[in-house]
Amino acid sequence: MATRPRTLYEKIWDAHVVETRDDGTALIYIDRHLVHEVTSPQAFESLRLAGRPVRRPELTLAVPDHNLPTTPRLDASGKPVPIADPESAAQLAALEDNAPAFGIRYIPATAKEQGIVHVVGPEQGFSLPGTTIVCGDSHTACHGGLGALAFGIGTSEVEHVLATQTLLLQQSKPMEVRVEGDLGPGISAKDLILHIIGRIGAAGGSGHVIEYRGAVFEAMTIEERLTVCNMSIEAGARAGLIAPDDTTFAYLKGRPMAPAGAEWDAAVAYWRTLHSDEGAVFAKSVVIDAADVEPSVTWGTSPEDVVPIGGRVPDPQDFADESKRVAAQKSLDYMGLTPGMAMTDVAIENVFIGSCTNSRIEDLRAAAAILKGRRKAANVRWAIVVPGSGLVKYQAETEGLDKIFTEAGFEWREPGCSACLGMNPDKVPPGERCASTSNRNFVGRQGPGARTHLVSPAMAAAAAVAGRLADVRELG
Ligand SMILES: CC(C)[C@H](C(=O)O)[C@@H](O)C(=O)O
Ligand code: SF4
Repeated sequence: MATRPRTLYEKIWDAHVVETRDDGTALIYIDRHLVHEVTSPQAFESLRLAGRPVRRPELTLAVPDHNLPTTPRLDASGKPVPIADPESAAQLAALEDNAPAFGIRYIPATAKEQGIVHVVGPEQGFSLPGTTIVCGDSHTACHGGLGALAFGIGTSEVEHVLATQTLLLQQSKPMEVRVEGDLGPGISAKDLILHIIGRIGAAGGSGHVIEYRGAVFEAMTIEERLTVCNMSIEAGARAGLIAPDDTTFAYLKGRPMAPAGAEWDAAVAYWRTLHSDEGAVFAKSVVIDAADVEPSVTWGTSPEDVVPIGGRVPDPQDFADESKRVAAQKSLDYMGLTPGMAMTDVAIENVFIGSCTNSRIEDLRAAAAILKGRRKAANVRWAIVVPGSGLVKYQAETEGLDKIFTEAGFEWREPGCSACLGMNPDKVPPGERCASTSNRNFVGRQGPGARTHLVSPAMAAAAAVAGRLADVRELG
């Protein structure tokens, strides 16, 4: 039987359909389930009440990340330091009880493998090409950087996956974002994805799964691909993917949970079939010229509010539609910015380098390369580096990056979500501004009244040195 050309998304989808329903939904098999402390307690509680076990416990991996303070986790006598916030403490305790009770692999807060769930999955080789990966977390799209169909789910779906290892889903439409040409010197994956979101908008991918295509992505490291796919959700997409290739296989080979031996060879042979076929049809296609991408920075309270660092705060009056005008004015009021102001004149008091978007080793290297031999400006009150995992932290320390950061006036912390969102003690004070390598600049995201400017790790480092948003290319 001749098969029609299919997109990568359609291939992975087709390989996981258990049953198609008359209403157009399909029951999809889930290969991998990541669990953190925030969205899992109720799911486990419901299973417990129903007396149901976890269907395939070996396919789930649990790790706490959101609520953990990033200060030392063990006291001088080696005992775990209790979490002061009662709700956070309760969520952590629930995960610590639930994982062993349901037979699930658990990485405790004090283990060296602990980290942000989206950093840990790829790092452990738990996230693999062609798999379906879910997590009760919107940034699950991150794992698409390895060629997995990965997406966030709600707590009731977490329960469904735990109980059945399946999910009832409506198929999304395939979309391509094709980048042509080469990125200029000093332009990172983060600058590119912010630029893309600025172009297509925060709803530009809605109803779709985005495949990122073109030589730029093929030349990227896995760390960079994870950064790009991570923010697919900020473009409204269900998921984002990049076809797996030799870079992917080299990254995964030998990782603790990756297949080995004959299984590895069979897996690679299958993974090589995972690309969009010649002639496959995308429901939507966006073409971006890489030459247009400059270091990107956000000015507002949506990840689509992007300008190049050389740009200015826009005038709400210049937006074509009324709702955008109103939203832009609201954003500017919240952000304390005036139209026409040069982005490089925006002074900052805080710098956050971390989050599942930008806390991997290459991100820390990029920031350290700028900070080496430099110091944060006097007006930068709080600068913090939070590695994405204990293994990233260890690697960075082996390379002496921690010294570069602390000598530059940064704090060097334990892994976790940290100041990416205000669920733990790391918060930006009201009215203060933060150059942040995270993925969301929503109102109150980094703490009540906090003002977030999304940037790349190198740009965050440059902002720390300048005490204002700055073009990293001028620091060299
Ligand atoms: C707390 C969690 C459910 C949330 C998410 O779904 O993404 C968080 O990780 C975020 O980044 O906003
Ligand atoms: S680092 Fe931020 S975006 Fe990523 S999972 Fe944690 S809170 Fe969500």
